[in-house]
Amino acid sequence: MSNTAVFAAPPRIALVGNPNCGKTALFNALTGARQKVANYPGVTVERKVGEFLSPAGSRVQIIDLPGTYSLRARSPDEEVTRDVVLGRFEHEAPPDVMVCVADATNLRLHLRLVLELKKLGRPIILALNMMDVAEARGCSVDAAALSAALGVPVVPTVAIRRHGVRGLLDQIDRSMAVMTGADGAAAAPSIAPCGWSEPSAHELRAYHQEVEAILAAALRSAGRPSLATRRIDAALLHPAIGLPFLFLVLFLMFQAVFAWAALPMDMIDTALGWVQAAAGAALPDGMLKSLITDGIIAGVGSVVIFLPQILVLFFFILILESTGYMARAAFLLDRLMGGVGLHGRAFIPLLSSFACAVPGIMAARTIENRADRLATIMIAPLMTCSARLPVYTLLIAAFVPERTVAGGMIGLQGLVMFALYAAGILSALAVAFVLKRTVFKGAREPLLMELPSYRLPGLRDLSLGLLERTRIFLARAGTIIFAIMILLWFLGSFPGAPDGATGPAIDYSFAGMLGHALAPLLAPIGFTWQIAIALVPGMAAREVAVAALGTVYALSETGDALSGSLAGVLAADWSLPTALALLAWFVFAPQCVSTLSVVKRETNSWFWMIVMLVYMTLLAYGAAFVTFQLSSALLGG
Ligand SMILES: Nc1nc2c(ncn2[C@@H]2O[C@H](COP(=O)(O)OP(=O)(O)OP(=O)(O)O)[C@@H](O)[C@H]2O)c(=O)[nH]1
Ligand SMILES: [Mg+2]
Repeated sequence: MSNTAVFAAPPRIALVGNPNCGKTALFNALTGARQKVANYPGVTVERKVGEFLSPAGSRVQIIDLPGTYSLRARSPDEEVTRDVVLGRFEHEAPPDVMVCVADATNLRLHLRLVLELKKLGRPIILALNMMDVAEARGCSVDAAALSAALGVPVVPTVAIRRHGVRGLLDQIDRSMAVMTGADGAAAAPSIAPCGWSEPSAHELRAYHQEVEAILAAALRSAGRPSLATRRIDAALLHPAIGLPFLFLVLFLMFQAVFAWAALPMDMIDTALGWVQAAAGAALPDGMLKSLITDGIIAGVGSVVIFLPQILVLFFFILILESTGYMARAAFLLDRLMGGVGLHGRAFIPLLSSFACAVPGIMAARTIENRADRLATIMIAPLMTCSARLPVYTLLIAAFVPERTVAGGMIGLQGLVMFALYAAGILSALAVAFVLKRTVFKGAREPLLMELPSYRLPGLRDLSLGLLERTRIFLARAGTIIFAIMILLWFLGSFPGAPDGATGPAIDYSFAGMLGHALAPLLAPIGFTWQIAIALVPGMAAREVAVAALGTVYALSETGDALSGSLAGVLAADWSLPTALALLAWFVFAPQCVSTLSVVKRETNSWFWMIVMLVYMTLLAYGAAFVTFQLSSALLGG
């Protein structure tokens, strides 16, 4: 027995600490993972597990957790931390060692949680993080004195530069050696859930006094708060400047999505055209040629071309997140959001939903009140996610002339894009207004959120973040979209046209039959049968609709309908009211399986998922109907 593994499973370490103190940065430094790190409280909302090999050669499991101020968990993300720490999480034993992470520049606040955790009586190591910032601000902590006063080992770290990581690893090894004893016999801590009770007012006062005593012993000099942060905030949170500046930033973001991405998109377009021509020339006429050029290149290519726009969008979001402006934006918009009954904290989930509703909906975990959280989840998909960009861009490129307005200052196409985003935001606010006055009634709670110090975005993090998005986007194009396009090509090519047929083969195919069958339902909103075909595979994800249009039109045309000219084909084939109706449809349509399934998971109910599906579909149909009928009447079309 003595030389079997000391722990049946690898020992488990949890990273615990206040929000935004660098837990995830430390997790990434220890495991080489690339979990999301950003400069606002509430980035991590679920438990993430990683592994590393300690210097002593043991395999260690490490758990990154959402930040919390106390084990008194008030919101679902904090409940995850409480449950993991106390050993209540899905029948998991409590972690063997807790690495408490504390921001060295804000010890008074962060030590309270350390004391609360220490009281659980389990092994603790304190990682004193952000030592670089502390130094720069003249804040000096005596780690040895802190360790003596606290009675736990203390390791200074700079997580983003991996400083102190080796020291932390050695300390982890030492703590595990203490637990297992010299002969290797498992003296591992009990696996029973920890007892914990909410601290009384008396205990809270005692914690406070203890923190003061520890600081008196260990804090050599308190340092000064960030002067830069104070100066920047004096401007950016100014009542008269704050909101206009925020709107300017968002407006520039949408203009840039168009302006900056144009050149790389042209380049991808040219390259795709070249590949398609080369494939067309190299392959003999027949099924294989059609599959490769019309099915795969036209379909997948029509989505891949949007990569530059998605990257520009993410570039802006990453900058907002890493500088610390995101939390300010939440404050600036708190009053506006309150006007429709939304909680100020809803801002971050909603802004994240511009990238994708899935992380946006998960970020709603930081909202304490269930009614507020549900309201936020229900409207998150109305924020224009990046998968809608391809649809919007394609239709705008086809139907909105490329010229500038306002004396050459503003691109018209960017302006229309901005209007579509605005339509999503305004309707989200309207839906929230209705929800908060009907199903989700309740008093509005004030926004309490720590404002982090401003930080310059790290070039490395920024490029890694963009690379990650590229990988995800191309992986989707290469897997799900690729597979759906092959299926669609098959459905669009078989059975072949009968002898003597006049139209293109797709008219007579399975897909054509389906499109024609759906056409009557979609006629009142102006959709053609080709759109009907594209909407069906588009149920999987919105950008698939664009790929599907690429394939459907490539199969419909007699000549070459290259991905790049899809916009041209649409401009010739559709009326303006049809295009406008399709845009209106996409502002609302709940066409995303992942979003619906994350709603099911986060609300833990089928009911809310179905409510979302139904209300968004009705809104989409209604909006497309009104748009089509009105614009047809106005344009005489
Ligand atoms: N200068 C400096 N910045 C750091 C350090 N550690 C983390 N950061 C930055 O601090 C911010 C927060 O880091 P995260 O790792 O996301 O913090 P977290 O504790 O996981 O936050 P939550 O998940 O919201 O609880 C990010 O902007 C990091 O780049 C450090 O040691 N020095
Ligand atoms: Mg985190």
